[in-house]
Amino acid sequence: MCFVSRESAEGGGVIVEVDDKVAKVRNIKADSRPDSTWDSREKIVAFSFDYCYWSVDPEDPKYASQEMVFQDLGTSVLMGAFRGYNICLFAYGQTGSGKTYTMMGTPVSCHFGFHDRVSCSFKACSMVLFLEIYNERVRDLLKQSDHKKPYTLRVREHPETGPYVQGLSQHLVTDYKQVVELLEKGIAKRRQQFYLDLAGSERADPSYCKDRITEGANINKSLVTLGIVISTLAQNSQMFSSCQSINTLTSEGESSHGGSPSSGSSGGARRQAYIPYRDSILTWLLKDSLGGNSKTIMIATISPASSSYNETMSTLRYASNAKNIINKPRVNEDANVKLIRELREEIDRLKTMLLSFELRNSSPSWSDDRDGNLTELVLQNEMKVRVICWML
Ligand SMILES: Nc1ncnc2c1ncn2[C@@H]1O[C@H](COP(=O)(O)OP(=O)(O)OP(=O)(O)O)[C@@H](O)[C@H]1O
Repeated sequence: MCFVSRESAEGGGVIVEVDDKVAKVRNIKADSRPDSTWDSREKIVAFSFDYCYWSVDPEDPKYASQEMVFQDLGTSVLMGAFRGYNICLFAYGQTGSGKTYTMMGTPVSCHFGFHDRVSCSFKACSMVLFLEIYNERVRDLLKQSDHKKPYTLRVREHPETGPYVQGLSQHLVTDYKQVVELLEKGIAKRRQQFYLDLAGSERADPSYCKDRITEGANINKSLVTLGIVISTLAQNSQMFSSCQSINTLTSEGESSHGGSPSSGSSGGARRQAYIPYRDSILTWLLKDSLGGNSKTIMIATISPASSSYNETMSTLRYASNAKNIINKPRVNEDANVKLIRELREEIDRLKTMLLSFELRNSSPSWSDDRDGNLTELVLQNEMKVRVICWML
């Protein structure tokens, strides 16, 4: 949360307060009515989140620096990635509220990422891809177009790995400096695009106005679809957890009455609502991040100024809704690594069985046969692990 010069110039007061994990917004609609018609509770609208940050005044003891935000969110995101999860960190908020500042201000995460990899000395490589979705078109920010017009890329969907941008350039990086260079290159390309849009003389051209209307509609389409996707996912997640509690209660009830466990169909009769991911490029590309195989963090950025009351309330409602979404992240494993892990687990299991047979040793002849088979299995599995490791 920040207070930018535009808002200071407008002279609006600060209507947001942060109290630990709660963001409190003064209801300016209540201010404009006689006191008696409003309950005192209605004068403040409170939203609770996993973290809330206050960065209006650097002199304030509550001031949250970028480092603090990075320690809370960035490190967990990186750790998740190193452990093999898909991760997503996205910022949502009104224009000028600090999305870019929060995400890009100081790319400490890259520093940390490379440093950590060196100290742990595990084998990994990092790729940087940087795209912009604007006006329902995808542009590669790290590849120069041969034509005057920036070329646009198509979004496709892989049956296993999900949506992706076809032909998006990938850049192998080995240190922090290379990442920063690529980020700067991409940001510069993005800004150039926006400044041309804003300052060009083409604004006077009627066809320019037509284009701007289409653009506005497309930007709204992305945001409206994002809102619909978030609220439908939240509804579905809530329905799923309430069905689970109903099933738990039903099976507890049945077992306490001596009946058989529930078949699981009783509570799950209501159908999950359709999620319109493909209605906009943004939601299509964020499909897994929003409602699937990903550890996702949403950062909602707001302005504390009274002039931004409506946008602030809308952003906080979006974020509150998003809090209810339950994702199902899974560790992504290389097929060989997975096989080795499974074989090692099997070896451990067989060794435990062998040990328990040896300890019991109640029937020597039977136990000898079993021991022999198990020992053979352990040896075979150990051999397979050695061969796979050697081939890698
Ligand atoms: N927490 C903060 N502390 C200090 N300055 C900030 C903070 N957040 C944002 N700013 C400053 O406010 C201005 C607007 O921020 P920023 O560009 O990040 O907004 P944005 O949400 O990305 O806007 P847009 O949607 O237009 O891209 C920038 O000058 C930025 O440096």
